Amino acid sequence: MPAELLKGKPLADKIKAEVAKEVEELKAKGVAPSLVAVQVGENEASRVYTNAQRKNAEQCGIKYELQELPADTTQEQLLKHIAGLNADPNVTGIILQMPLPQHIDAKVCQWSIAYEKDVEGVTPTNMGLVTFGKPRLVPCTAMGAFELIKSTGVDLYGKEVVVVGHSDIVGKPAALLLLNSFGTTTICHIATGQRGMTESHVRRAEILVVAVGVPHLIKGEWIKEGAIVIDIGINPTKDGKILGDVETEAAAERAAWITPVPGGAGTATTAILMRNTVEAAKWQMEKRS
Ligand SMILES: Nc1nc(=O)c2c([nH]1)NC[C@@H]1CN(c3ccc(C(=O)N[C@@H](CCC(=O)O)C(=O)O)cc3)C=[N+]21
Repeated sequence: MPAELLKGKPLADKIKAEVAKEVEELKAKGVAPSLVAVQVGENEASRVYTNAQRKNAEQCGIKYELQELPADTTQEQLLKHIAGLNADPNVTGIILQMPLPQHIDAKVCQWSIAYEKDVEGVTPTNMGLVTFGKPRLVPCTAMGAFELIKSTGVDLYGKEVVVVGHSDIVGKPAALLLLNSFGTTTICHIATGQRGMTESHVRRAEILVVAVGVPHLIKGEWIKEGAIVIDIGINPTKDGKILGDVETEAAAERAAWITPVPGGAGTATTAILMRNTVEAAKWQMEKRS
């Protein structure tokens, strides 16, 4: 039986409805959540995301501003800019768009964001809280993947979980969330692939999360019968299509659930960003009282 599609929109709509309600409540208490996205130079993938951010923020009643800095901004200037946002009580959430120009050390800049405004969960404090099983501001795509999995009703306890990709923003935090739910969690990465071992891990996965950025890396025939497959890849082709990291059509012959691309994990990501913006505003409110 072919897989059911695990679409991002129903989850995103549910999250945004809850967020909009919370924003109303916060505004009644005199707190207005506001998100600032900082973009250095131009990037097409980043543009797709910031457009989605603006639209989602509008839907939730969150104030939104995209601040575009020139591509030749120095690291020192960017750090100063972030320090200004950290100090501004009217800004409750900061997202530093990736990628940054080559001459800027992304980690240094991400880590300079005040942790209680870090709506992407990229600071050591927020990553540490995920590691300790006390998540507060969690990387949005990883959280979106986790919630899509939970929305199927699956019990993660003891399940064979395989995450392909070990990025700090998706693979690692997704694996930690799944581990903290007692999934038996394996992370595959570039070295796994170089040894030709990724296939054997994927073949036993009851829950599979793929965040690599290589179109159709994961073959349909590798998918375990009845698996849940979360495909986070967004790979544009020359003829204007978007491919995932998984052979979606072939994989759907075997999986129980599979995310479409587009319309799956990407859609959930932006809704989680809105929820994190509200969570960040609440955190700042707590720190003041
Ligand atoms: N600091 C940082 N964090 C990111 O998470 C980040 C980033 N920088 N830079 C750019 C990439 C790209 N990205 C997307 C997020 C959502 C969609 C999304 O909503 N996609 C929809 C389609 C939307 C459309 O086509 O208009 C979907 O996949 O269904 C796409 C791309 C996040 N990124």
